[in-house]
Amino acid sequence: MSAKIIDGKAFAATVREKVKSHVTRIKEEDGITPGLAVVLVGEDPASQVYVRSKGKQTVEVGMKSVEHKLDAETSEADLLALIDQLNNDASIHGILVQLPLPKHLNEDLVINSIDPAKDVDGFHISNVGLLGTGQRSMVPCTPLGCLMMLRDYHGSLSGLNAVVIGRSNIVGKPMAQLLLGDSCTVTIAHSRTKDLPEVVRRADIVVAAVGRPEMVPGDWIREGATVIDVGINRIEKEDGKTKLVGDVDFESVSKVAGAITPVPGGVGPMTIACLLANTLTACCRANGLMEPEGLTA
Ligand SMILES: Nc1nc(=O)c2c([nH]1)NC[C@@H]1CN(c3ccc(C(=O)N[C@@H](CCC(=O)O)C(=O)O)cc3)C=[N+]21
Repeated sequence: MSAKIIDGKAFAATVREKVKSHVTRIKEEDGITPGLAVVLVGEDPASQVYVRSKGKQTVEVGMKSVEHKLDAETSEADLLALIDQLNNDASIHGILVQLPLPKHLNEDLVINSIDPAKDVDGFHISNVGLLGTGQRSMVPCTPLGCLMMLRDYHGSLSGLNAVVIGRSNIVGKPMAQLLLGDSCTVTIAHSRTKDLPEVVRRADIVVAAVGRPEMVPGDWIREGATVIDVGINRIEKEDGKTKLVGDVDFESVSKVAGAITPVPGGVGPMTIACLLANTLTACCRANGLMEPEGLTA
């Protein structure tokens, strides 16, 4: 058997189209343009590429895009002052502070200083608590993108066994909450999990989010399972060039899985599309407008 490839790149394009048509409408009917501010501290080249493509896609869907690039030595006070300014700027509906931050900055403190209503990453403790209790919140972009693909492929997720490998605040934990919200039986596995292969073999849905290149082999996967690969790892090939691989060994896993997301072209593009969706959602909520359908959890 050969797995169906879930085309995240194509799916992300449909999400962006939905966002764009909704943005066009609220600009016309309500005279409001959603605005996203991205804050980047330091010069990490990979982050810069990522920030640039976010800015480009933000403009393509008709939203306002603002980038703040601060140097690596920026003080916590200066960063907090910028966030305060963005919190109070009515033309900005979403604020994203690119992580990781340089070590001298307290990440939790910085994230929790963002207005929760503008926290399009969904990392603020208020949003984490709202999601955990099933209340309306901003939902982290990567898990939201994974959920959209899973719902699209399965229809209902109710009663399915889901195993999330990885327990990060950014992906693993919120992913587990979303799957639970859709009535999956959820296991969160991690580096200390006993008999990880056995645990993963029970899964109808596997979400791999550990950040270790190709660590999940095909013989861990139950025949016909759906595999969502969140990993984006740049590795060196034999010829010295680099390539992107996921946390899943695509070659062996795609022989047994029922469906699988590729890397690149799977979860990554969905993450950015969901950032745009979250910015639109935040803008609608801030202005008492109807929220777009199918773009939230
Ligand atoms: N506050 C915060 N929020 C984030 O969401 C966040 C962050 N910080 N820090 C960095 C990571 C990384 N990230 C990616 C999103 C999409 C792709 C993506 O679209 N990747 C393409 C490949 C791009 C390539 O070729 O390099 C793909 O998977 O097809 C990659 C990386 C979001 N992050």
